Amino acid sequence: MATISTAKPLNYTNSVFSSSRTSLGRHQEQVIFFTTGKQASKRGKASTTPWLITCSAGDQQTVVIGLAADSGCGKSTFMRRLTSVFGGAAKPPRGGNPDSNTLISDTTTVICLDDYHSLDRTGRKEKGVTALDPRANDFDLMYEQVKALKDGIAVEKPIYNHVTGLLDPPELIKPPKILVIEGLHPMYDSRVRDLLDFSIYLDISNEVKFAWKIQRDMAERGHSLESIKASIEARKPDFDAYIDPQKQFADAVIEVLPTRLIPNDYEGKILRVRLIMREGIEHFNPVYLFDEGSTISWIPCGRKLTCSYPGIRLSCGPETYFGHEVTVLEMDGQFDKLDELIYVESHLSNISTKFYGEITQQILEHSEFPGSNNGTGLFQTIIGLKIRDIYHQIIASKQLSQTQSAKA
Ligand SMILES: Nc1ncnc2c1ncn2[C@@H]1O[C@H](COP(=O)(O)OP(=O)(O)OP(=O)(O)O)[C@@H](O)[C@H]1O
Ligand SMILES: O=C(CO)[C@H](O)[C@H](O)COP(=O)(O)O
Repeated sequence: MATISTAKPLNYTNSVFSSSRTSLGRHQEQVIFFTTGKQASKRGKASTTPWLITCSAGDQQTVVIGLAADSGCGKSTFMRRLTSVFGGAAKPPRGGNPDSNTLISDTTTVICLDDYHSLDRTGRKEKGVTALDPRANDFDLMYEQVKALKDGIAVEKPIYNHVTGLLDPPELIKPPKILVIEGLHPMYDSRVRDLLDFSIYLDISNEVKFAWKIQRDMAERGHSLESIKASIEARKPDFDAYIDPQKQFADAVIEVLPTRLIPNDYEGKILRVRLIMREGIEHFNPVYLFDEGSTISWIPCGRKLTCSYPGIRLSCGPETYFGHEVTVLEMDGQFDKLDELIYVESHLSNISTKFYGEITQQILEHSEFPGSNNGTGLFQTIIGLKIRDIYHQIIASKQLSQTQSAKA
């Protein structure tokens, strides 16, 4: 792992970073030199404090995962499920900024791409742009820093403070085993996209997004129905232009729609969830139901699975998505008894579990997380297991190639 030998104190707010880095080999000492950029600080002064990190890159391989979704679409819940698959809880950096958006566990570091907002709340208001607009984000720095972490080099990443709406002084991020970059734009910039070993898009339909927003922002945060509607409407053009198109690049998409089991259901409580898995991705074999490649429709309710109205319907089969071949696993409805999920789990293949019933165990362990009784919880857990599997495969293939080159 990279070691930090020098770091100057940082005393700026609201900065844009530019960087230059020597391109030395992986085992040599590496020097990263970042200078703060031209943008004026909150007090109107341009900050130019330079800082230097000297690192020696180690042998650790950092696997990079991208998770894209709009705000309030279940990223945090998904991250909690993912971290749990690797064991241990994710916490903010110890002793750091209490408003940090980063979560660190033994294996994973999750960084929130909101930290690469180049315009703070006031700046966006002045320029009349939303946070979804690429002009409000620093993709050069995002690329430089994700690349550095992937190369085993620590970085000083800025922090966007959601409490104050300002850019806070940066925090040190060391290269983890698994780096998850989550937020609005992990697949927007092709340079960042190319760094991803696996990518996921959470595609929440407008109806469901609205229902979740009402549940959270009205019940928990005291917002009015009108203000929730207005905020969704205000974001929509930029969401459609810059966020939604990223799903075409994702290796897996979790699509969340209203149920089809109840005609004209607008409540958004029963969900139809589709796990769209791209074929031909290295280290990733799509999950299937009963028979690989066949189109299957299954109503598992009966002797082994308790279903109250409107029941559960699963289906699976090949489809085309943005011109790619995919396998789609779909679940409509919800479980009455969570432990009976084992019945469904035992009919799925390629789920990358380490033992029989691991999915059911994970869901039961976190039954309080939203979506544990429907396809969102099931598919998020499956993708968590897949990411663990991808990580182990990447490490194994790296070790194999090292052994082979040592022998040659
Ligand atoms: N699978 C789910 N089923 C039902 N409700 C859900 C589900 N996932 C998320 N929600 C609802 O959406 C809200 C936001 O979820 P979460 O905090 O995971 O999203 P987020 O994308 O991290 O949000 P933000 O970016 O705003 O922090 C939750 O409080 C919950 O009300
Ligand atoms: O879309 C978002 C991602 O979470 C936020 O709206 C964006 O980061 C701006 O944050 P804030 O509203 O706290 O200024």
